[in-house]
Amino acid sequence: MDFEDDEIPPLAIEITQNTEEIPSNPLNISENRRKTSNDSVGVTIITGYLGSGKSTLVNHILNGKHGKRIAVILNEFGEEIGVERAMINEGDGGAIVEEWVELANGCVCCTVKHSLVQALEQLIQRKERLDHILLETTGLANPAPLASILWLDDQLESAVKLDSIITVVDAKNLRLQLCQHRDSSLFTEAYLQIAFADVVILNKVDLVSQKDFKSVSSDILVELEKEIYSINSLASIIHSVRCQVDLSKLLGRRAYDATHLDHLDSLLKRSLSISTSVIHDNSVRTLCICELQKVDLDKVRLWLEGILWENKYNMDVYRCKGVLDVQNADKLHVIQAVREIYEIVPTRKWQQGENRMNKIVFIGRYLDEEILRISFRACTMPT
Ligand SMILES: Nc1nc2c(ncn2[C@@H]2O[C@H](COP(=O)(O)OP(=O)(O)OP(=O)(O)O)[C@@H](O)[C@H]2O)c(=O)[nH]1
Repeated sequence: MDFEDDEIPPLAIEITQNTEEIPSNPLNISENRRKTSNDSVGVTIITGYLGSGKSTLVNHILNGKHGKRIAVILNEFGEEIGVERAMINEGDGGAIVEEWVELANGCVCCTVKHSLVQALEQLIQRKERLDHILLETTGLANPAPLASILWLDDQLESAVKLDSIITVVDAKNLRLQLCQHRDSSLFTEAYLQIAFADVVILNKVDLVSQKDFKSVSSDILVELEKEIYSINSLASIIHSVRCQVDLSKLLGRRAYDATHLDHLDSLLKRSLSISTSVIHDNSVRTLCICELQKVDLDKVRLWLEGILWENKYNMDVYRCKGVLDVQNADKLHVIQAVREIYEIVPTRKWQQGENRMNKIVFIGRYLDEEILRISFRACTMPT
């Protein structure tokens, strides 16, 4: 499906559901399309509860003066097809909307995985004309499966690369949304969306501040920030009205790029300062473990696979990030996991005088700090 520059792009490409097996490496399209990780197209997942401001954010990005060519993939429920499309304005002179793809039949989960992969492939075929892809989910979507589809190992030389997950939250209604199922075994999507976020846009602050939000440090906003950090202390929080956020804070964050460490270091520092006093707790939270002794990489892999794949300690780990000091390695290793998918990669060399240690942050439910600490210690080398 191709068209000339002077033709009007199609309004939407509807992708029919297909039950075919998805190839194990679905985004590795033909050989001559293979890209190194550096020139893959970044994909930003935009998630957020119903009405929080996702479309407002997409409009803001498309209308920004960045000169980037941006494609948007919308994920909508069947009856809504076209509604969302109508609410998004293509940027004039800024972003160029190359293609619209609406994923029919429900939220992003395994049932639409194939459609998503197809949509991405179509976009990537036109890679020479594309700088970035925005993927707006429905308000009820859990972003984890999407992140898993997009976040592929560097070695796969994927044509697309997960750049970051941005979650838009409604400052006025967040409390209510989080409270809905706080005490039940059900967890709202609002929790999951925050738990998986790299960036949380705390939007609609005009509705909770009495005066100009820039000059007033509202107690409510401070409380909301605490609430968000208590779920995910790795996220960067940005306040906004109508999602008017500097685009440099949104695109090209490379949150999953193992070589992009500055960000991770500061996040780890912050998470260390978060209280982890509650041991057995079913709320979504962040905790961090530290270990000074070098670790055996094979043991760490087995340990992590036990937690993520075999549910060995009955913990629900959504997200995991950290640095490792590996035995017989002069490079710092970075560990990242989204649900059951994980990678451990060597990055830069440890610097002279640097405080070498292992630090791993977990975000999830039923996290038990002691078990994690003790079981991780078993991965260290005997002294
Ligand atoms: N007061 C105020 N209204 C806002 C702000 N941001 C967005 N809105 C309004 O909130 C409503 C919902 O915004 P959308 O961008 O459509 O939200 P959405 O998350 O895409 O909504 P769904 O697709 O229904 O999940 C619209 O009427 C926006 O104009 C804000 O910062 N302040």
